[in-house]
Amino acid sequence: MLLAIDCGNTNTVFAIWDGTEFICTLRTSTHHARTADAYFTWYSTLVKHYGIEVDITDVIISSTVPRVVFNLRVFADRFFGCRPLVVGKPECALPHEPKVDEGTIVGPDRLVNAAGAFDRHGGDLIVVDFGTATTFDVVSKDGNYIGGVIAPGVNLSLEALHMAAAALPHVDISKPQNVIGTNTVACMQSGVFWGYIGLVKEICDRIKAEREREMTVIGTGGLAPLFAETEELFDVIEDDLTMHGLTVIHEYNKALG
Ligand SMILES: Nc1ncnc2c1ncn2[C@@H]1O[C@H](COP(=O)(O)OP(=O)(O)O)[C@@H](O)[C@H]1O
Ligand SMILES: CC(C)(COP(=O)(O)O)[C@@H](O)C(=O)NCCC(=O)O
Ligand SMILES: [K+]
Repeated sequence: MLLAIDCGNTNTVFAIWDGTEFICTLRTSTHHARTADAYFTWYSTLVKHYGIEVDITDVIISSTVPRVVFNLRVFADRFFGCRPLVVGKPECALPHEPKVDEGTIVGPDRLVNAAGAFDRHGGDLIVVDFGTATTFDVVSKDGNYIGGVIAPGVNLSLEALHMAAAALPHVDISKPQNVIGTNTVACMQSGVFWGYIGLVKEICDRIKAEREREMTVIGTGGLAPLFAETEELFDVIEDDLTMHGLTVIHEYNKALG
């Protein structure tokens, strides 16, 4: 079985792939100081709690936080006796090489999204991923990641208002009924919610215009459904896209031998 690990700037997700489906998905917050032993304590407690039979033989890691990779490598080696594949490292081949400016280190999560999305949908794609940052990953007809857009994440935007302005409270995102807020919280939610609807629409339209073609827009990350409720921003929403991409890259490397 494959243990796929997607480590974002906010959350780290472990998913166990039995070759056909994900039998278990576990989520914890990302901390660079978490040790291999601490990962295992958390992981084994939950696996036991769910009562699943697990036999991990392979581990693949995508991490937007370079400092956590060391402890995750030790975790894989110590508890599963395997050398993990780490996306973005030379030993991890990609089905399609990114076509970006020389010296650019593309976030591994974006390369993984591109691989997962191309496997499912073929080319000419825009993947919109709502994480700590909101990223737009553009995938060419041939499957190459060719660039994209990085915008401040939804929660980050709300948090920035709270941090910078003494009178603005901590607010969670939700869809406001109206655009005109009649209290502080509603005003903040309106700014971020409707601002984001506009941001996603405008960026996707401009990407399509720049590429001079129609493209399939895929929404992923926990907040994609919230934004899709109101407007048809996405052709499809797939919450397991990053995990699927990890299985695709793992398979590709296995086939290479
Ligand atoms: N379903 C959801 N509803 C509300 N907030 C969410 C949901 N999923 C994720 N978030 C929030 O979105 C932000 C990014 O989460 P996540 O996708 O885990 O980011 P990353 O991959 O960068 O770690 C976090 O602040 C998280 O709390
Ligand atoms: C843009 C990101 C911060 C998004 O990370 P996330 O929101 O998933 O934690 C990450 O992909 C990253 O650090 N990228 C490096 C720069 C680049 O992709 O061009
Ligand atoms: K992400």
